[in-house]
Amino acid sequence: MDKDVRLPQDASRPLVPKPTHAALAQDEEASSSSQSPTLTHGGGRGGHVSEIDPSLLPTNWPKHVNYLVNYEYHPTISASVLDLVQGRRRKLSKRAKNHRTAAEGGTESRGEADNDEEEEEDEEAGERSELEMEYDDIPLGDAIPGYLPPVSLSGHLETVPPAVSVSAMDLSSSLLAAVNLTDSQPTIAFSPAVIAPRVPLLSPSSIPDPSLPSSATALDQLASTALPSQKPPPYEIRLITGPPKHPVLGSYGLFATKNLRPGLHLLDYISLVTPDESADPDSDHTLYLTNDLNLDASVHGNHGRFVNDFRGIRTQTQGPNVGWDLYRDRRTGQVRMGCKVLKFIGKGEEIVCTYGKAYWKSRGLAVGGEEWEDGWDTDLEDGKDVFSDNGDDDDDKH
Ligand SMILES: C[S@@+](CC[C@H](N)C(=O)[O-])C[C@H]1O[C@@H](n2cnc3c(N)ncnc32)[C@H](O)[C@@H]1O
Repeated sequence: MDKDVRLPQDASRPLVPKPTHAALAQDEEASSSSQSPTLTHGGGRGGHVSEIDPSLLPTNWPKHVNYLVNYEYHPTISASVLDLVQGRRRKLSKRAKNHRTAAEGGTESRGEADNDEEEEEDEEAGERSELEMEYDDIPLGDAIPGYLPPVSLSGHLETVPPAVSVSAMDLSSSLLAAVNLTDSQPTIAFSPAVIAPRVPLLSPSSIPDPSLPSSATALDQLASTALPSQKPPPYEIRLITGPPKHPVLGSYGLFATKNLRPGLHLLDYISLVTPDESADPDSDHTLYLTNDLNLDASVHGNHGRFVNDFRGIRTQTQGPNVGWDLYRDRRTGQVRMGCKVLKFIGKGEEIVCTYGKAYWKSRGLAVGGEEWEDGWDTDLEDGKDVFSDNGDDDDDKH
């Protein structure tokens, strides 16, 4: 059986270690002696744009917005599923080779035997092989798990040139702009997709009308505009109408439209990056990014903003079936917040994470009671993380 994947983070606590005083001092020194953050080339697909043309930016973008990270709309494959997909590829190429051998004079019965053997293997792999096939055409090695270096960005936020201090996501493109936190001096990268035709940003008002078939929702339209050649993502937003005990009845959630295997990188949390001072404390859609920065999807976000907390939806033993974690895109070096499947998710199941007890406490919501066992969060209270057996943040590193 598949082994559950364990991730070190939840939405309620820092995703990176707090910087030490020494690191902060070093950082400040670097900041005061350096120029404004460098504009770098996108480095990804389809050419380069090194500078952004402010006239291309929508006029209605909120002025407090600083940067965008997590810019890709489609799922990419993380290193943890690389072997799985490569295994599938090897199998396919073996099959092709067998067919060739048979065609070049091997006996038909031998070819048939090979096929039978392989079909059996396929049956063993069950529906999972369908999923692997599904992802075979996605470039490999594009995403690897990674962590932000423990640096504070607050000094750099103010030094961003005005032309790039406003940014937002655009689901019509696969890439817009991203903070590159992989260097000691953070940089901002822009892609050619900045100049791609625009469609409306996904906002709460564009939440799909549940009375429409899902293929006709605004989100699906956005998805197909974003990457025409891309297959639909293996999840969809649904209005929650049951079971009666579901804690978010009448609200929305994210549901699997295919079986999803542990380790799969499902999607990124696309949102606006907001510094603490302009963060909305009442936002229900904020993930912690660094000591000073938040990912807030209350105004602009993608499917990630619809992932509910597992409490009251799954049992304590079942736990969350996905987790959020930072990873670094190998192609661009950029850091994104990815959602990774922790446990096998069957087609039609709700995709849920843990927000952490602190999230609920800060909202004065019940964290006790029948469905809100305090014990569920004991690990968090102990300073350990909920997914890790030993509190070691390196658990999921590759
Ligand atoms: C990130 S949103 C999740 C998506 C939300 N259902 C929607 O339709 O926008 C977070 C909010 O959803 C609600 N929520 C999510 N999981 C919940 C749970 N297990 N129990 C109660 N409320 C939940 C809470 O209001 C929470 O502040």
